[in-house]
Amino acid sequence: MRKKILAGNWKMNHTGAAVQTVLTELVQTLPETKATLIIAPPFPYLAQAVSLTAHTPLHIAAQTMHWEEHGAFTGEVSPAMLVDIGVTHVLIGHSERREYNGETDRTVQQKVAAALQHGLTPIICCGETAQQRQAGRTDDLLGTQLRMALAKVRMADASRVIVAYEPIWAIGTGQTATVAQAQATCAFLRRQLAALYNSDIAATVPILYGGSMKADNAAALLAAADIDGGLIGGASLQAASFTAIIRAADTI
Ligand SMILES: O=C(CO)COP(=O)(O)O
Repeated sequence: MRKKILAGNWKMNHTGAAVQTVLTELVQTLPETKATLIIAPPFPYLAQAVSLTAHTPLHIAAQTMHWEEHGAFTGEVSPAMLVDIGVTHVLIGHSERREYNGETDRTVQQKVAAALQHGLTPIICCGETAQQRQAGRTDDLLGTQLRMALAKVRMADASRVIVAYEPIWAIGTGQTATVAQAQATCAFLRRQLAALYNSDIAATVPILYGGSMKADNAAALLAAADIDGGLIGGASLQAASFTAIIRAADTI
């Protein structure tokens, strides 16, 4: 069985004092777990988060990055900078970045390649809107998002990525996808990985579900055959709600 991965995306939440409090509490109350644990705080607190979680099972992720090594890109952060401060993972192509910051399948492609080149693990986000799902376009759209994201990733590197399926209509809405919907779409993504590479790689790459995952729905979602973990927004902001999901994952 693939190891479970629980990743908390803090988005634009918490300032320094809260980062300190929540991560300290998380470290102190972390249950014994087989899952891989990741937290993605906002940029200004990444170094603080790396230091607070040193020698613990928690990995620190950035919420985005630029694909270039350095240069005239005001406001951007490069993969080399993230590696330099001890960040190990990076979210790429979150739907909020696509909607508000002009990210496209093309920039996602460049970022995924750059992350791998620098030894960062990309968490490639994909997802559809409610209208796209109603129009029956989900598989078509996600197939394109995944194919574009991986277009520059060679077979030898493909097993180093993490994929996250986040239906846009389920993010921050409390309207979680049903287990059947989430499982069917994650299984579709795995079949796409098999078509793009091979069945061994498809069986290795973790596929996470994200969108209103909470302690009370996590176990059912995480028990599905093709859901290997969660990308968690709101419920990752406090130590107690995140550890409750970790405990739920370990009941499977
Ligand atoms: O977008 C998400 C994580 O990246 C999901 O957010 P919520 O868990 O708050 O719905």
